[in-house]
Amino acid sequence: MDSMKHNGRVSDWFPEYPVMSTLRPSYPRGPWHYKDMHQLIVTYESTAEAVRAVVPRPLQPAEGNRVTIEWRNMTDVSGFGPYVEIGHSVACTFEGKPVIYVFQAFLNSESPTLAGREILGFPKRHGEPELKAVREVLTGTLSYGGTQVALATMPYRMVDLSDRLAEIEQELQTTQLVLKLLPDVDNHTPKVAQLVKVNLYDVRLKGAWGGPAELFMVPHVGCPVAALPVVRVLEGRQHLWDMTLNDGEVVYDYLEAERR
Ligand SMILES: CC(=O)CC(=O)O
Repeated sequence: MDSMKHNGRVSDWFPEYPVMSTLRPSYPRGPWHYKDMHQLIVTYESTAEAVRAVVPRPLQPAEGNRVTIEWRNMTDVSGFGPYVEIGHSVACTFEGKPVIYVFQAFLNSESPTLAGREILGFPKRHGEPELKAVREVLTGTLSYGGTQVALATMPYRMVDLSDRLAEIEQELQTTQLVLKLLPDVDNHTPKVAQLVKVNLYDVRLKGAWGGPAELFMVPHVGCPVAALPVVRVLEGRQHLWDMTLNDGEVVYDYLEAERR
């Protein structure tokens, strides 16, 4: 084929790695600096059956079927601007060490959704998450096409955890893993199937608060947050923090393991 005759170097056309669409890339290159992220995290116990259904091998669910759903108000992010994101994760172990496996995420902005999916393999989808103080209650909601599917509430900055900032800052850096899955152009063969560790840099926790929390989720086929049902809520937390995202590391390659 004629088009195969050139030396095939993408860098002949693009000085930096190209991102689709090339005329106006859908996201800027990182690193992306996050300032004053306000986070609401609800940790709950789900059922063993529901947890097992979303955790891929070689990950193992940790004791207690612990699941977290978190709202992040990204108030000031270089390259992306402000947006809101929900991450839904299961506490697991990988090679005997504790990790957090993020199995779904919902965002209200295209650019970080595409960057997260294409580069790191974050399972990001479009949704309408919101996080705001409603009177004295920090209120996280998620709607999908206008239908509310999740509601999390906790008292706004009730129990000050300033004396535990160092410990919680460490906790925030627990290894986060995602499953990057991309099909080949034949729409059949897997092209990428990797467990990816998401690297967090320059983590700085500026405030942390605890307190009781409530969580309600509605079954919805398009937005299956209720697929991991709440058996009981364990903890509510609010964090104010900074961090930088840029890259990840492949910790397990399923296609390579198959070839061995
Ligand atoms: C690049 C990303 O993955 C951004 C995010 O986590 O919102």
